[in-house]
Amino acid sequence: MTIGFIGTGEITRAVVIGMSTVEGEKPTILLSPRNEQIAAELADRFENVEIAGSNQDVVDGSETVCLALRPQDGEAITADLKFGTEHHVISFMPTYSQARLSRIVAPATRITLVTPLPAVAFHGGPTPVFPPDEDAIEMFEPLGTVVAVETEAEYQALCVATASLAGAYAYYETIADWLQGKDVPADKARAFSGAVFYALAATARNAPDMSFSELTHESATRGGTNEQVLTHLKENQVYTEFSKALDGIWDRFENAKPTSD
Ligand SMILES: NC(=O)C1=CN([C@@H]2O[C@H](COP(=O)(O)OP(=O)(O)OC[C@H]3O[C@@H](n4cnc5c(N)ncnc54)[C@H](OP(=O)(O)O)[C@@H]3O)[C@@H](O)[C@H]2O)C=CC1
Ligand SMILES: O=C(O)[C@@H]1CCC=N1
Repeated sequence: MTIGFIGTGEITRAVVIGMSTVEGEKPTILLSPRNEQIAAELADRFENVEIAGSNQDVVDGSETVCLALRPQDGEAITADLKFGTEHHVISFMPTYSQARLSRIVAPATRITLVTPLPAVAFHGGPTPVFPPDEDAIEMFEPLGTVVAVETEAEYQALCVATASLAGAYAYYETIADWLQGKDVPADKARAFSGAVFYALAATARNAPDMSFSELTHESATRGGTNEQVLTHLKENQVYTEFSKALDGIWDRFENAKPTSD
């Protein structure tokens, strides 16, 4: 089977590295020529990866076509391509609902929405998949954990939650920056903030039955320093605002849906 990618950027790089480093047989992968540098790096590194001459060549040479374009570019670029009824289209693009995509990739009707995270490169990414298409599940299962869902609303909610990644890194960057402001060397500040981040993730992973609220409570020693920071952040509406930011992404998905059929 040949899997094609339209848009060879950061997430395609992660998915292709993940797919090309699994045990056993690797899929044949056909990349769109842009981004040139990333496409060349992947084709040089992996025998199963080739670069097509154009986006249409990717479509013509693949049974499964992954759309990995920036949301603002996706519609115009994809609408220029000719798909067939035989194509399985897998979209990584947030805000592209099945209804919106089915207009763009017609006559192709087999459309799967997935949100791979960069950790798929080392087979550690959770990947929401809707609908639970068996081939899509089989493609992403070796790259971490597939979260297959039955409704588009649930998929949309999970996809909205993945808008939190950059903000989470910025939280740890704030810690590293603050440490540097207190004359901790930059490399040590980065390593320490990272170590706190990994330790928290490991603690949560080792206690899957504890809610995040219970973990928060357990970390906030009464009268201690964590309680003071948590109270300050809550009093300043940090978490309320964060939740509102996610509402804003939900609204963006809703507003991108076709208005009439
Ligand atoms: N990054 C992530 O963690 C995740 C991203 N996504 C989604 O996947 C999509 C891609 O994201 P990401 O990889 O981060 O974005 P990037 O900006 O890294 O990649 C987009 C790629 O599309 C290429 N491109 C632009 N115009 C064309 C064209 N006409 N034909 C073919 N390719 C073109 C760009 O090339 P050039 O560089 O030359 O402009 C670029 O390499 C987005 O919709 C994003 O929201 C989904 C899950 C996770
Ligand atoms: O920021 C983005 O657009 C993508 C979607 C999921 C994760 N990153």
